[in-house]
Amino acid sequence: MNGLLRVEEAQARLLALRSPLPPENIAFLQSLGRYLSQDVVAQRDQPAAPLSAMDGYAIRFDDLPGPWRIGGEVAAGAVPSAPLAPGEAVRIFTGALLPDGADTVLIQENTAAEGASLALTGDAPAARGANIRDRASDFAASDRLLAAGTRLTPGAIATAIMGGAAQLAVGGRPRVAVMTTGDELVQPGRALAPGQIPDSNGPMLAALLAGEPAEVGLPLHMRDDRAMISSILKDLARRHDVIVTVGGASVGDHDHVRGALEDAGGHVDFWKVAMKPGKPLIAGMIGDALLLGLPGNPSSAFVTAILFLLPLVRHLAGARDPLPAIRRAPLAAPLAAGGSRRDYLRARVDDGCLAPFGEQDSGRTVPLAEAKALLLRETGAPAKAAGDLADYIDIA
Ligand SMILES: Nc1nc2c(c(=O)[nH]1)N[C@H]1C(S)=C(S)[C@@H](COP(=O)(O)OP(=O)(O)OC[C@H]3O[C@@H](n4cnc5c(N)ncnc54)[C@H](O)[C@@H]3O)O[C@H]1N2
Ligand code: MOO
Repeated sequence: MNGLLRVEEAQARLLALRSPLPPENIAFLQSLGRYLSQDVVAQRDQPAAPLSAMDGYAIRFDDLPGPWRIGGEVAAGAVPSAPLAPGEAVRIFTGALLPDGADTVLIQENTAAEGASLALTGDAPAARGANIRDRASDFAASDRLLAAGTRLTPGAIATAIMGGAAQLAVGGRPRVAVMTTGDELVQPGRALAPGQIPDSNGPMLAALLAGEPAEVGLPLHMRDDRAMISSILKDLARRHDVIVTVGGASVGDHDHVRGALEDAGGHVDFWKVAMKPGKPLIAGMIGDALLLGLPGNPSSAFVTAILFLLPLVRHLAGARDPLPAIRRAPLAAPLAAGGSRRDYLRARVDDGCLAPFGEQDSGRTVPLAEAKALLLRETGAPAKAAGDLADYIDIA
């Protein structure tokens, strides 16, 4: 197909260029966003014994509707001193161990205590076991709680800790250098001479990477000078796992990234992918470092970062599923037929329906601020009607 690599093939080739980084053990408070390098297996039952789920009184269900004689108290962290006798209620609190013989908890709002006597004043519990968390009802020892390659979310961290882990084994954090190229680029906020524009792609890529388990340097900027780019690539390759360049990826006389990579002793693995935007994407190696050369147009840089840069970083960091998830939703309006490359149309999501912007020029930045989805349109796809389902990537 027109000599361009399919997106899936390009993604597979890119990830195959380097294996994930070696794992390391880290403390829980450093683990957010990292990828587990081993399954987390429960070392204990949770709860380890039946617990009260409410503040109230532990009783025998068969003693309903009461009244009861109050015989002592169990707080969370304490061990009941004796089994529950028939006709007896024990004051109990949320998270406290149930005394032997108790099988139901009355919530205190439904009771009245007077001295050592307890009466039911509200609704009786519907069934034996009410307001009790059974042993191992959360998980049992040897359950697999989290699979290797899972991204550690706050909830996953809590689960690993409750399972008895003391620390976590996770994939390493790739060191990433971001380099923009172009004589026209000026640092954000600086005065512009005729022909110049602010360098928005560097900070945009740094922001995209900010949520990833990566060590990302401040974006560097290089002029369109092949020798200079080559020399900096050589230097960056010694200290980084990934070098991501942006701009200078196409065929113009001032597009130097491929040439500079080769001058620096590296090689191009592939160049040009059947996608729009993003066609002139470059992937290669220099020493042990991967080079990903993103096209300079703002939308092209953004879309290729979502489809290639983030998956690459996640792969190196040990992710099981590093590629963006493809979802499906109805179209808000008709969609014209596809062309010779797969489109990733910047789109809004209105009431759950995909609404691609009419203007898809890859040089525009405003749609990047407004887009919530990248709508996929296959090469040569027939036109679709409003309401037809379409694939998309969530970028909200
Ligand atoms: N004759 C052809 N010309 C072009 C082709 C082609 O196949 N034949 N491909 C076009 C496509 S598609 C793309 S995408 C662009 C990509 O080109 P480059 O990667 O070489 O990017 P530049 O030329 O350096 O820049 C393109 C555009 O983006 C602006 N830019 C670049 N860097 C930044 C930045 N850091 N922040 C903000 N804006 C940036 C730059 O000023 C240009 O306007 O090539 C087409 N041409
Ligand atoms: O492949 Mo380019 O990114 O369409 O402008």
